Amino acid sequence: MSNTTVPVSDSSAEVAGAEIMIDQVVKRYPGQAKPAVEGITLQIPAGKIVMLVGPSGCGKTTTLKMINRLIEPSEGRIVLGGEDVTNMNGDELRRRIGYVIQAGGLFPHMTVATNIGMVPKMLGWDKQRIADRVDELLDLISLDPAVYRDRYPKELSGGQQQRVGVARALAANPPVLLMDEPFGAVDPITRQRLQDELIHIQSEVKKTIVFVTHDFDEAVKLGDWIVVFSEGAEIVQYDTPERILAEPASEFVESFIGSGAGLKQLTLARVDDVELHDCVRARPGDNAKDTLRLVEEARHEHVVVVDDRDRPRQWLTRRQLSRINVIEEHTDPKLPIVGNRATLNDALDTMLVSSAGAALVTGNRDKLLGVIDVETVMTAITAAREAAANASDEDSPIGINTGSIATVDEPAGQSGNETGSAEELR
Ligand SMILES: Nc1ncnc2c1ncn2[C@@H]1O[C@H](COP(=O)(O)OP(=O)(O)OP(=O)(O)O)[C@@H](O)[C@H]1O
Repeated sequence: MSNTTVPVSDSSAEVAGAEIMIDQVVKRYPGQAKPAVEGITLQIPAGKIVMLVGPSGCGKTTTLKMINRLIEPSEGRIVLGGEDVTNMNGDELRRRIGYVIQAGGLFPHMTVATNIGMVPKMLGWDKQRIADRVDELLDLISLDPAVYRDRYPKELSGGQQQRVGVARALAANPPVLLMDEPFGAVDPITRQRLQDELIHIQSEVKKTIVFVTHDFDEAVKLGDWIVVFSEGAEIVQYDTPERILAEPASEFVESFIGSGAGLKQLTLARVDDVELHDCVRARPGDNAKDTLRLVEEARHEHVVVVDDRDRPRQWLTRRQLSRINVIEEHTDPKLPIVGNRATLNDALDTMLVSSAGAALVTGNRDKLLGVIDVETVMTAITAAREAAANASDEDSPIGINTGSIATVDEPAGQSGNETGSAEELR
């Protein structure tokens, strides 16, 4: 089903994203010799995540903030879901566009519930509807409403504050979410978790998300599309992560990707995307010799010991099994486990640390799903690279530098920008 056909009924039915068109937009700051954004036409497809990356000062934040008019464009139009919002009242516009900044930007003197419910309150929702929406969103971001709704931001971890920031931006169900380096202030592990959660949330809400980051790996992991900017918001490449990695448009993009493009491919695929190996399972209390026979019959090397809720507890080799009579009740704290939503990169990390060359994969409620090994990961990279090379250009959104005087109809080359449209770059 296309994102634009999701029905809008009540607060719980998420509105799918709306297309954003940044149409021939220029930004000149007073007293600056050159425009910060020299002239850009950028189509952000509905329901997709578009990442803006580029060196410091290239105009990412300026471009982002012109969408919700926290910064007024000097020239050009912003069109949201087909509606020209360039001259609309800015406050009203911003109630239609969720905005997430570093550390969540929460109001410290307000509870989590009040923070999340702020825009709905401004929109005149009644108390019960706001309370229901707050709980629904806390559920969505995996924070127990009963525990967290009455807390103050200082009583939350950095990662939790950031998640509440996302919930607040989603509160009034806006079609568009703007995210300005939202995960810049948290440690790498929390960051990875927040990224995974955003992917999960987006799979449910399907908003149009524009996301500014310094981190190319983050762009590859989260983006449906990536815009690589150079100074003055010049679009150097606007393409899928797969294609940017497989075919960087210039040396500038290559330098931005950094080393290890092959490894970065691993952040594109998730454990969910590959076929897992089956495994032999046993329970504490099972006879070790019988279990060993099952392992041998299956021609496996290991057995996974699971608890009564199917959560992995031990991973025993044939040799370990042969030395015991009964499988004990014990949890190995060092089990290499990855969730099914983890990227292949995360899976590989787990395998390498464990030196097992494989990892156990768990799904909902930590239930064991199967085993992933290094070979599976390598096959997936090769397949991803081939798919990227063969991908069609048909659905590419528009991304050109229009210059301050050029029009959209003009070929990008005439605006003096040699690396204008996504089409031209291929
Ligand atoms: N309020 C302002 N007044 C004058 N110049 C500004 C203003 N805000 C930004 N600039 C300039 O505009 C250019 C683009 O800034 P912008 O913040 O959009 O870049 P950025 O790519 O988001 O940078 P960073 O990655 O460092 O956050 C920079 O040269 C910056 O110095």
